[in-house]
Amino acid sequence: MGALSPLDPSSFSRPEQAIIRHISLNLNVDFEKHVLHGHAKLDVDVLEDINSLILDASNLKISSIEADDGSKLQYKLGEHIPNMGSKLTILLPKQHIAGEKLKIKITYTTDPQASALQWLDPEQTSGKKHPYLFSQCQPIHARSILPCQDTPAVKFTYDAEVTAPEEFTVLMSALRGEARSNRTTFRQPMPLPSYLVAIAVGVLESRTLGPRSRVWSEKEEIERSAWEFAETEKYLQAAEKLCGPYEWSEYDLLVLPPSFPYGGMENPCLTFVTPTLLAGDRSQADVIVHEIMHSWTGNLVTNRNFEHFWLNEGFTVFLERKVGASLINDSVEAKRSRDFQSLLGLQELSEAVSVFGASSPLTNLVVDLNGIHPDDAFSRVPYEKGSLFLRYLEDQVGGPEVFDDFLRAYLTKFRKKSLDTEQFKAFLLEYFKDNQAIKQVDWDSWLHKSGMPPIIPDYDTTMTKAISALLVKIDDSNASLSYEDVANFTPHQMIHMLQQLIDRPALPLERLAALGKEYKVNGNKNTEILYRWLRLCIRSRDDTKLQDVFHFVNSQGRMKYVRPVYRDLYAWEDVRARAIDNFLKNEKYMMHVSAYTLRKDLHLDEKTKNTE
Ligand SMILES: CC/C=C\C/C=C\C[C@@H](O)/C=C/C=C/C=C\[C@@H](O)CCCC(=O)O
Ligand SMILES: [Zn+2]
Repeated sequence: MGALSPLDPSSFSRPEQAIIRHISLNLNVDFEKHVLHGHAKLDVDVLEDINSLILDASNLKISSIEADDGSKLQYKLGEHIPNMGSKLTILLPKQHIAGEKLKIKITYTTDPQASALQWLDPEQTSGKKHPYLFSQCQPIHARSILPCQDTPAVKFTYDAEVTAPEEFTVLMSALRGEARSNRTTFRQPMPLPSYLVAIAVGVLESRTLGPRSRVWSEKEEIERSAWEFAETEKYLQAAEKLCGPYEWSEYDLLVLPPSFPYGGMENPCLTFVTPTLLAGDRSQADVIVHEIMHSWTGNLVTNRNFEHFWLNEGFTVFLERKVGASLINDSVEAKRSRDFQSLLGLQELSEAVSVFGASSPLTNLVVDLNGIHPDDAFSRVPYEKGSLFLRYLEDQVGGPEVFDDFLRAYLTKFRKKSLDTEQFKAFLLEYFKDNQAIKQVDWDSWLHKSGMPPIIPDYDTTMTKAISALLVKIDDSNASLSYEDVANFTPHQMIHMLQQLIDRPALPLERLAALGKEYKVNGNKNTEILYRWLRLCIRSRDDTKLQDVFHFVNSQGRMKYVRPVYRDLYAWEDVRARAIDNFLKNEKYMMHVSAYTLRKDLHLDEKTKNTE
């Protein structure tokens, strides 16, 4: 398949030879053909003497490649490796030496099946009248919408000019310039990795949330969205208090149609979120805080490749919980709440480890992605094991008073850069060189051993005590359940309780029905609660709830919910065939990454396609 980058097992490009510094995009959005068509002009710094420039591309139809003077350049597009794309080698007419600058213009069209793009028919939108387009480039799908060095080791600035039919709004992960008739311009003056290039095109409305924020959505969701995310500026200010100034100027939110596969995606200047966050109680604000924290960890300081994904996600979860706690005035309550969220995370980590198996190398903090697509390695492990490791380090060196300063020093040192775990370790050891406790850290176990972390912090369990007591009551078949039992629970305590039940032996059907009714979880509007309730129903083999289960997986595409539900259905032999059938019928409405991962969860191969 041609040599891969020595810096990144998921890229063909060779940024150590020549590196992209800026990209100018000029694209037309064609809703008829489901393609983007136009050109990308690349500004490249030559770092070593080269005769060719190697890029990543996936199913791009290239019509021409030109040098700065307009002369045509020869190129070779390697064979298409499924899920990896092709190596694009641009042959330079003469040798270019280190220090030179190159300008290259590539004219191309994307494939209608581009893995980064989802083209929605009007019926898949809330308004039902207009089509919609959105992208998801993380981890390595940017190559399906632009030829680039598709590795987070490379950061570039970009500008764009996008044309789309007149009634549509075009948004990108950048500062929006003028929008005149059918043409919108953008500029992103901060360097970012390719996986943070993003585009969305739909008939949208917006509401102001704060001095630097707006929320965008279709008109059907706009009022609910404006209410749900009204506290965005408060979160931004709390984040800045911990991490320093927000450097991306604007922080907007875009509420996508239900098929968006993630809770949120930290596209700079414009976080993409799932509409499942619209719980009507602001209880999923932690997702917004999480995405805001990526403005520092992930977007400003970036993992060098996805083997070090924990540097993005572990740090972000760690900061999310610190900032979440800082929003609580009472310091004792704040600590309790932070530890409670961490305990919830520990449950999720434990489930992720058991899905892969405790000896799976994919449960290591640092993974080996040679021959493995990052989408196949994705789980809660880098999020929760990573955050837990940082919490352990924080406790070890003397607590937040000491560690918060380290965090700011780390963000300053690696600002606008990409790094790997060894660089993080070296920086931390140098920073704490006079701190004896740091010498006790068993780096090898934390970073390179599989399974649960070697040490679990001594979390405050005050907020879980009531839950543990309630679980004893639920187990006692003589005790009757009533809403009083949970009336004082926060949504997160409810979630924690349901998650504990998922991890225990299935409830008898009668007990399950009483719990669903009395605790008002059956049909709950909060998807975090509903998701766990439906899993409990599957665990108890309650076939009267199957219609609700299928409705849930068909009405939204957040993989955090859909994948475990399908895995549970697969494990229920009597409904396995029905689950597969339901998936095949709905696959065409899913984004590439959802269909790709669900096929694996359901043990389907490419041949099993619904041809209806
Ligand atoms: C060790 C893992 C190695 C590689 C994984 C790298 C990328 C994984 C890829 O599948 C992309 C992930 C994108 C995630 C975007 C947002 C998430 O943080 C959302 C979390 C889940 C949710 O809340 O719905
Ligand atoms: Zn994240």
